[in-house]
Amino acid sequence: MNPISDLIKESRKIVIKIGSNVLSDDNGAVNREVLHNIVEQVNTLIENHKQVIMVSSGAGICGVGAINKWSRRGDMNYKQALCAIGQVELMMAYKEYFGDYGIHVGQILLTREDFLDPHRTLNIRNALFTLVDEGVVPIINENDSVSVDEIKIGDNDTLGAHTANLWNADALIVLSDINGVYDKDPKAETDAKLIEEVSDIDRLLSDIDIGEKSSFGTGGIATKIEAARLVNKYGISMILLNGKKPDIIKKAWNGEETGTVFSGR
Ligand SMILES: Nc1ncnc2c1ncn2[C@@H]1O[C@H](COP(=O)(O)OP(=O)(O)O)[C@@H](O)[C@H]1O
Ligand SMILES: N[C@@H](CCC(=O)OP(=O)(O)O)C(=O)O
Repeated sequence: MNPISDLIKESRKIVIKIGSNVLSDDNGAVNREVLHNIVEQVNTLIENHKQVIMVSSGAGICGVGAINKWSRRGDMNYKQALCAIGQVELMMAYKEYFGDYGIHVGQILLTREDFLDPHRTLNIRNALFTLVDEGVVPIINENDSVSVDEIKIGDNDTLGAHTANLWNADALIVLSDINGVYDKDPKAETDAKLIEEVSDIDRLLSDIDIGEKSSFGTGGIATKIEAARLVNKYGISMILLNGKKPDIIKKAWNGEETGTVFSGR
């Protein structure tokens, strides 16, 4: 028995959230090799009669890579401007690679307020269901140019969880630059051990040490664990995998690679 492989096999509706570090290279540009490989895997999922919604980070860092300036300007207005630029870079890459498989993509940008308002929530659901029913892959990000401070979701792990709950997904797959949750930060401690299955999140939090987030990441491992809590509450399981490893979803599906699964059942 392999819980990650079994979960992917059984899941028809899958939300895939991709972190900034996965999607960008060291210079902040779109990591085309990685993105191309992820799109190819999503196409394989679709060919196997699964439906996929993507939640993609990376607008901010890809904005830095695109114009090669302002990267040190921490002011919110500059961050917003970089996200506006980088979002276009990302969507162009998604459109190109999905286009190779004859698949259209649709961009949806959301804020926290959208999930608090029942009318907006219904509108999001209707748009998402229609896109998926028509064979289009929705690509969601936070609407970074309008969502500052009080209306900010803050991190795309939470956005991925809200999306999975709203769509009533069977699984949320989070692709980060790490193999899964460890008992301590694996980038700082060489003897850190991977935790493959989590059924009690409070116990996990009392057992592990949480270190720094990665250079371009927003929430770190803590927001991934909280995203798991959010979806588990609705009976949805979450899988954390290393999105930088080629064919990671296909390999996890075949039982050749592992990660951390937070069981929602
Ligand atoms: N106990 C831990 N287990 C796994 N990762 C951890 C842990 N503590 C800290 N981290 C760090 O969290 C980072 C992932 O979060 P983040 O930088 O926000 O990534 P992303 O851009 O994919 O959202 C990893 O690169 C890792 O170094
Ligand atoms: N909306 C932001 C992403 C914020 C975010 O949560 O990033 P990450 O921690 O890498 O998932 C952007 O596209 O840059």
